[in-house]
Amino acid sequence: MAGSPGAAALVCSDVTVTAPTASGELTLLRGLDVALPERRVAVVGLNGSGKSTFLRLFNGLARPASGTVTVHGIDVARDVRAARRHVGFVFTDPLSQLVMPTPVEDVELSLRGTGVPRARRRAAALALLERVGIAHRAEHSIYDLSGGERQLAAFAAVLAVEPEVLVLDEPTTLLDLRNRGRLIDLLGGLPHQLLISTHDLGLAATAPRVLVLHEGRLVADGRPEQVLPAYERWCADGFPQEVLP
Ligand SMILES: Nc1ncnc2c1ncn2[C@@H]1O[C@H](COP(=O)(O)OP(=O)(O)OP(=O)(O)O)[C@@H](O)[C@H]1O
Repeated sequence: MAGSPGAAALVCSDVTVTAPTASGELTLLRGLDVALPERRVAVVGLNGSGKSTFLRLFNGLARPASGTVTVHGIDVARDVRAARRHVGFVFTDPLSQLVMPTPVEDVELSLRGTGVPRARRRAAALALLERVGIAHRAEHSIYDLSGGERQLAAFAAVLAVEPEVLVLDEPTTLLDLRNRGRLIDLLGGLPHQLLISTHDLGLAATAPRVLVLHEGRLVADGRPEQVLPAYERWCADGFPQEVLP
């Protein structure tokens, strides 16, 4: 099924996500209604507010109990494979997605599904690792890499498949200040649509639209200069329950 032309790339319509618990059911996201046509959107919220669950809706790893999620007009519940072709997902824990022994092999594996011919894959993989700043660790064991180096390797492997949408779950968490700055610059220059969950308010401020989740609800949605000061205040004084304009 092809996506509808002109549709907002990422849309949640009245989405609720639940998970079974020993005593019944936990609601992870409630009545989420949001269309994201912007090239960059950041999502902030306290630990456990539902950010990762929200991001996972777009690659089908989280499934709505009710409501619909679309990616470029494709209903994720109906055709998750087609939706995933549009979405590259960078997880918080890079070991959950690095499958090859070394970064260069992992990026080469990603390049297999693209038009890059076999003979050029190693050079292309090294160029991508150079772009994210870890070419010097290209041939080291994934297990010898630091957490931040693994995160950058996972990012390079996702960039290799050239998805139109990049979903990044806390991409700066493991990075030192130099690599954080490098990643923010790199993200700023990418043509992809970006959806980023983060506790890094400096990174969130680089997006023209910021969503605030609290206890599974969208409580604010707007420009960073409006939303982020309010978010900092709520972290100290308590959160509203309704969406603010
Ligand atoms: N499959 C599940 N079963 C039960 N509870 C779950 C499940 N998945 C997530 N949760 C709970 O739902 C809440 C939201 O989790 P989520 O990972 O989306 O939060 P988050 O905002 O990304 O948090 P953090 O900032 O700590 O990464 C958490 O309390 C989490 O423990």
